[in-house]
Amino acid sequence: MLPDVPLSAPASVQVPASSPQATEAAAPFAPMTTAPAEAAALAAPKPESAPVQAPTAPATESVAVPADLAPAIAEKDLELAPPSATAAAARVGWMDRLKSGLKRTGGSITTVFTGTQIDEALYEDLEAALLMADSGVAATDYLLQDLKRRVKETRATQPAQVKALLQDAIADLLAPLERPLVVGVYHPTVIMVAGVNGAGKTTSIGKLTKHLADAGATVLLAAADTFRAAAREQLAVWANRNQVEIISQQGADPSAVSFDAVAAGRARDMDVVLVDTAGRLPTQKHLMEELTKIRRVVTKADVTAPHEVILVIDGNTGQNGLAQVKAFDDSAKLTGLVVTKLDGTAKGGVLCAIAREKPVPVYFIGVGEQLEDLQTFNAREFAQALVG
Ligand SMILES: Nc1nc2c(ncn2[C@@H]2O[C@H](COP(=O)(O)OP(=O)(O)OP(=O)(O)O)[C@@H](O)[C@H]2O)c(=O)[nH]1
Repeated sequence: MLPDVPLSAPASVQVPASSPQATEAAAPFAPMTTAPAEAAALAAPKPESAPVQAPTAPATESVAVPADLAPAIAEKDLELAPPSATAAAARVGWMDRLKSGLKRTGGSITTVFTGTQIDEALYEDLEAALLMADSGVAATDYLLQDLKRRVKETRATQPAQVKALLQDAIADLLAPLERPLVVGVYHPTVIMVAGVNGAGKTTSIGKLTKHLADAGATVLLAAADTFRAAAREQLAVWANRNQVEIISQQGADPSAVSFDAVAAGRARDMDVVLVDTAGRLPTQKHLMEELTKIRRVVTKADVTAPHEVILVIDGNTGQNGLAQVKAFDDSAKLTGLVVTKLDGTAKGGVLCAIAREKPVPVYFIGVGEQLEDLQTFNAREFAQALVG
């Protein structure tokens, strides 16, 4: 089911995607870095077989650009919404949602610090709580050692102090994962999105498209899930809502659709091409090979692409999420993650496991189905929400 897109969210800045302002804002993108001769050779005309559906909905929708999200997706080239009191308030609201979302994870960790003594029992309880939160053995061991060192160094005497030190330790562990998704260095920036079935790929692409369009970027969507009609329809709805173009062709080879989309994106001077791939399990060898092929064929359409390969993982899958990161990285060389459904999960510790065992940047996290529920990842905020 598609989440509703709020049409009249409190706006610090409201930019209809099709407004002159939006067009101007997209203009200062950096030029493509491909060598001219190569670029000319690769600039394939739009193939007949790739129907590009023009947006049909009236261009009346406008949605607030969360100022805190915009910088992350458009670090230097897009016109950004200025930080405002509204944006700061929205961030506080988001923190509340993240905290309540991670309550089931943090609940057992918080109770570890309700006693009066710092002793071996406290560390044993903490070890159990971290493992229960799906932090995994390696990250749990690391955090316990790091915490003991911090306790010694600060001469902490109260469990409440240890709790604060644990937040510091987790924030430091997660800090390398905190990286923005940069759009605008390549033109178009080609972003492949992959994941297991139902992880939240299409929903996340829809939300991201909205934010990009509102920030002034021109976006072309590629429905590379060519077999499941519902997947294409869902993406088409997002394209319609966001007034962006989509390339979609039933039953076609997913690689061919992706190639067409990148070629069309170049020919039409788009800022971003977002490729939505079909859900697949790491155990489905032929589908994982298909992903490798999509990546390879995208490179044929633009030697510098794909610029981003993002894996969407469902936060509820815990340690299995780590296995997905490893498997998809083997097949498609990941550059970033979106971790969805952190609302109500007891397994939010998996980010610690990822940081320790397979550190891939987390561009966004999702704590719900609404547009504003996709937010940039902040290590300290996450650590605070996790520990409670
Ligand atoms: N609670 C919650 N639900 C979410 C979140 N993100 C996505 N969903 C829901 O998860 C369901 C699956 O999302 P999709 O975007 O269709 O997932 P997908 O990965 O594209 O699915 P396939 O195309 O089948 O592989 C939908 O009902 C979404 O609304 C989130 O952060 N929290």
